[in-house]
Amino acid sequence: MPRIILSVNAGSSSVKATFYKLENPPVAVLDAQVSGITSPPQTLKYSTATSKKKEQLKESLGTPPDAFKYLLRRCLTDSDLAQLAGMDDVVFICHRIVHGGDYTQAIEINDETYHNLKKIEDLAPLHNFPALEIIRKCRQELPNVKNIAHFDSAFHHTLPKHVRTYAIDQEVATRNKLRKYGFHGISYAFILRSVAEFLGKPQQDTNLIVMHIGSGASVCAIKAGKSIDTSMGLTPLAGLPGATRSGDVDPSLVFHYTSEASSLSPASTKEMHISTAEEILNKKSGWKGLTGTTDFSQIAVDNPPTENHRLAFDILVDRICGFVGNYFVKLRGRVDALVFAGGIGEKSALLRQAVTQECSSLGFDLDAQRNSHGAEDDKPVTDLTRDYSSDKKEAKPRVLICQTDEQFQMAYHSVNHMKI
Ligand SMILES: Nc1ncnc2c1ncn2[C@@H]1O[C@H](COP(=O)(O)OP(=O)(O)O)[C@@H](O)[C@H]1O
Ligand SMILES: CC(=O)OP(=O)(O)O
Ligand SMILES: [Mg+2]
Repeated sequence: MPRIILSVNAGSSSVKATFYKLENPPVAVLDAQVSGITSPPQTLKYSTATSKKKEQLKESLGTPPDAFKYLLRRCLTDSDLAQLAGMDDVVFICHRIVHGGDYTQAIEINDETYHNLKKIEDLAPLHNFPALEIIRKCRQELPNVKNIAHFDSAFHHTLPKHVRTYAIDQEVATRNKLRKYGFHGISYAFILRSVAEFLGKPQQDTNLIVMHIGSGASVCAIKAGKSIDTSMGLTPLAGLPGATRSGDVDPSLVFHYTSEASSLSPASTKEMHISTAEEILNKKSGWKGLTGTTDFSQIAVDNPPTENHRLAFDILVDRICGFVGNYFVKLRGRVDALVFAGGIGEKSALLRQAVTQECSSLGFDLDAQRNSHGAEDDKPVTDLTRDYSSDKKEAKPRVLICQTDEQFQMAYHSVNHMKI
């Protein structure tokens, strides 16, 4: 039996688990995901080299740890996987942890590192709490398997000081670790590697503006292969609106929204402390607050069902373009490519078209046909730039889709950069 890596990605609306053969690069043998955790019906997608399944779940999985437990049970009873491997063959498990605090690279989980992560859990209670619960269960039930934590925030450890610092009392900022961290970094690392390879450039010579637009959405400016700015902040709430998140608002809005905003929310437990304001801005805003749905494919349509659906689309395009303009200036106009990624960025031709059109004064130029065709199967990068085959293509920044893969990036990083 081969040795196996399991990669777990607990996102805000989905849990994705992929089993890889421990090779370099790792080879996927089974991929399973539960999506719609925030907005039933929940669906299970399931693929191996020989089969693909998609089904609506009858039972409702309330939290990411429930979804993980369910996925594991389904995977281990899968006949395709059973032929390939069993849980005994799993050598280590990679976990996506959104907030890594001051950690600048992936770490192995032991009592000490687990405890350190628990201490900063309140900085991202909605993301880190379920991910750490999954780690706790894995350590308890699979004591012989190594757990490796990969951090979304680690990619952004290169943010310059003036970018990562908030204009507040620095004594309080330092004591409470209040600064911009940035997230979606595992995805940005995958995208940087894939796009640099596609462009035939070393990563350290590559400048990109990348949009990871999924249930949580962010933009990142990459200069010479390093993150120099990103739209999320202390927590994944800052920047762009998302499925249930407001994105940037005037911080004073919290004091005017409801009189209970600063008290602990009823969802708060002994382990997870969140205020009503955090809950409203993280879980009841964004597309859900505007339209009632968290499914952007119902919003990004030619004829939206309501004015608020149209408004939600226009708001997202407006906020994305604000960051693209900002980062274009920070990169001094030297941008190799504008990259769309994440569930929405990869699948919505309408969003790509609207953003590129609004930003056309910066030289981004989309081929309408390529755009409506979308991402090419089995290729991480698809070029959507107009005049793709003309001599002028070198002069223009490319417009690309990158089918990002956080589970693969974690497995790849572990195999190449960690002693395992
Ligand atoms: N064809 C589509 N057009 C627009 N949005 C889509 C489409 N297909 C999926 N989406 C949206 O992608 C989002 C999920 O993206 P994903 O990156 O997988 O999320 P996450 O990892 O944050 O759970 C959902 O809001 C979903 O509605
Ligand atoms: C950081 C973040 O928002 O992650 P996700 O989009 O998976 O919720
Ligand atoms: Mg995600």
